[in-house]
Amino acid sequence: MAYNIYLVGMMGTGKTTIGKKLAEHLNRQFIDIDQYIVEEHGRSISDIFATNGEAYFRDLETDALRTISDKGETNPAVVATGGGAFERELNRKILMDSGKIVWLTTSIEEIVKRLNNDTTRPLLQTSEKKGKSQDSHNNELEQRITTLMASREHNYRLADIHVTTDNKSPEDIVEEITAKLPIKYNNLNG
Ligand SMILES: Nc1ncnc2c1ncn2[C@@H]1O[C@H](COP(=O)(O)OP(=O)(O)OP(=O)(O)O)[C@@H](O)[C@H]1O
Ligand SMILES: O=C(O)C1=C[C@@H](O)[C@@H](O)[C@H](O)C1
Ligand SMILES: [Mg+2]
Repeated sequence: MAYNIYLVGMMGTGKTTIGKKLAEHLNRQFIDIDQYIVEEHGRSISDIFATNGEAYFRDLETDALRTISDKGETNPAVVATGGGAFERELNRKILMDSGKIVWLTTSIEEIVKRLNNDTTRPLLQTSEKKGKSQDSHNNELEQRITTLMASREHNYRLADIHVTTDNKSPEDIVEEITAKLPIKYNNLNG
């Protein structure tokens, strides 16, 4: 019996991008937890953070992970989690008990390049953006990502599989993940 494949890692490491391609490749359903929350509640993540706060978002995230992990046994999926989803001990238990965890990493410099114009990730919006230079915004972004990564890395390291993404195409990354997954995760009938 095959279970879910979960992608974890910092914002901008490609969990959503790679997850979609990995699901196609393995002929599995794809679920993005951020997108699931947005659709379930009919609100953007930015709105949930701004109106109800991060702690409330984290509770919705745990609820979503629980629901998706329960479905994994009968309908195994590739699941892209949000960047902070692996922080709560309960979330880690839910994921570890229901599938394999793949940790994607990307250098901080590359994450800044990928996300310096993003407006949808509340933890990366800086006051610098308004009125200040792009350089100043990028510096602030780099500091935020460095601090977040330092506080999260010890949890990400608990993942089953680690794949770096700098200078690799999504197709190469998908291939590397499938090569590292146990055979039963590559073959739903296995
Ligand atoms: N291997 C890659 N090479 C170049 N660009 C990439 C790669 N993977 C993802 N990207 C780009 O980086 C940006 C962020 O990717 P994505 O949204 O998949 O990250 P994420 O890990 O899902 O982030 P979050 O945790 O915020 O949901 C997108 O613009 C995407 O096109
Ligand atoms: O790294 C994080 O904490 C987040 C990442 C995004 O995927 C979203 O889940 C949200 O913006 C928070
Ligand atoms: Mg994503």
